[in-house]
Amino acid sequence: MLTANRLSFRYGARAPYVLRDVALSIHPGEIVGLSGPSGRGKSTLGRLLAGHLEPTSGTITIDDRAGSNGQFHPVQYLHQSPIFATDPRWRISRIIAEGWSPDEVTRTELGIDDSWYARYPHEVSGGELQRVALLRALAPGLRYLIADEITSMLDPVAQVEIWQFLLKRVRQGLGILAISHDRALLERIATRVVTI
Ligand SMILES: Nc1ncnc2c1ncn2[C@@H]1O[C@H](COP(=O)(O)OP(=O)(O)OP(=O)(O)O)[C@@H](O)[C@H]1O
Repeated sequence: MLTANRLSFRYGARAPYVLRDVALSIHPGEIVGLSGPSGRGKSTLGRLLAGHLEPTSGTITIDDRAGSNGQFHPVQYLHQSPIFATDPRWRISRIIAEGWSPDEVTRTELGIDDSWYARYPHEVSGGELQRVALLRALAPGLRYLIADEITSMLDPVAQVEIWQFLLKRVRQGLGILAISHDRALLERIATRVVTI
C-alpha cells in the first residue's frame, strides 16, 4: 500500500503551505480518483508521492517502508503535457530505453508505432507522446502510477483506449492515483474519489 501520512508541503521556507496534514492511501489494484479546485495542491501531492519533491513534514511509505531504493522509483508521475517530462534532444527510442526495454506485447497494446522510435518528441503528436511517456513508466519495478490529467488533452477514442489499457494493469495489481477535474471520468474508472 502506498501511504501518505500527515503530509505537509510548502514551496519555500516563507511560502504558504500548499498541503497540510494530508493522509491518503492507495492499495495495489485500485484506482483512487483525486479531485479538487484548481491550485489546491493535487499535482504537488502527486509529485511528492513520486519522489519529485521532498515533504516539508510527514512521511510517504510503500508497505510501511520508505519508497525508493535509489534506482527505478516504484511510483511514477505522468503529467498532462508529456513534453515537459521528455528531453527535447533525445529520440523516442532513448526516452523509452531510459525506463526499460519494453516487450512487443506492451508496445502493441499501447499502440506504439515503430516509426516513432527515430523521431524527437516534437515530431510526434501530443497523444502519441503521452503513450510513449506511459510506456516508459511501465518498467517492471512500477507499482503505483500517478496519472495527472493524462488523457485530458486526448480525443475520446484515445482516452478510452488508454484507460482500458490501464484498467487491465490495475486488475494485475497496479495502483493508480488519477488526478482529474473530470468527475464523470473519475466516477467511471475510480474505486473511490477523494477531494482535497
Ligand atoms: N514550483 C512552484 N513554486 C511555487 N509555487 C508553486 C509551484 N508549483 C505550484 N505552486 C503553487 O502551489 C499551489 C498548488 O499547485 P498545484 O499545481 O499542486 O495545484 P493543483 O490542485 O494541481 O491545480 P490544477 O487543478 O490547476 O492543476 C498553487 O498555488 C501553485 O501556484
